Amino acid sequence: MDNDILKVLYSKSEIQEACERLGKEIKDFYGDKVPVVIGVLKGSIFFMTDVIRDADMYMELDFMDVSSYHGTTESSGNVELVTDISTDIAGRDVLIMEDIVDTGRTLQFLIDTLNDRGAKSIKVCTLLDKPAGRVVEAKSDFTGFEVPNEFVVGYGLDYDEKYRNLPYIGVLKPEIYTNN
Ligand SMILES: O=P(O)(O)OC[C@H]1O[C@H](OP(=O)(O)OP(=O)(O)O)[C@H](O)[C@@H]1O
Ligand code: HPA
Ligand SMILES: [Mg+2]
Repeated sequence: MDNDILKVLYSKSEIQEACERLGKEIKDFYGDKVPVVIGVLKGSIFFMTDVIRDADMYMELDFMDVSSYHGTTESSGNVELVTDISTDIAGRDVLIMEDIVDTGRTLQFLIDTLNDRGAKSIKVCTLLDKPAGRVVEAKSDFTGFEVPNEFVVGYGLDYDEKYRNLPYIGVLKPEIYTNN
């Protein structure tokens, strides 16, 4: 897999440092509250589990699988809800855990959906924020890194479902996706 990577943006240890910082920020923010932490599948799997282990506080966990890239490097523009959470979030503080905010469409869909269900508050924690990719307004409350406008993979992020298990985040060589 390493051969397919043009450059490494964030190493395993830089990511771990960011996760520790975010875990502490989240604990300081919520205090004695017990939020429902929602991991957005599949990209946020590693990030979510690493951050919450550094947040020494009570929380409940749930997962929502949404999808819009369908194996490509471009958003289809249509966010599909594949698997829903089972928690009733009416009146609850909700924390969304994302791997990346790019066009902002996924986040907009999630926030609209959770607001409609009566969440008391909704905050967002993302490992990566790509402001240059924005098509709709979206903002993160707890952010790991701001990334340049390139397609990145690793640590949960995929191209065509692969590279999620890379331990670092890198930019994929363009020939990998232009040849497909
Ligand atoms: O801001 P956006 O342009 O909406 O992009 C961000 C979303 O896109 C990716 O999900 P994807 O649809 O690829 O599903 P996956 O997490 O299963 O890879 C990523 O994991 C985010 O959830
Ligand atoms: O840069 C990206 N890489 C992988 N998945 C993504 N989903 C939105 N942007 C990206
Ligand atoms: Mg994806």
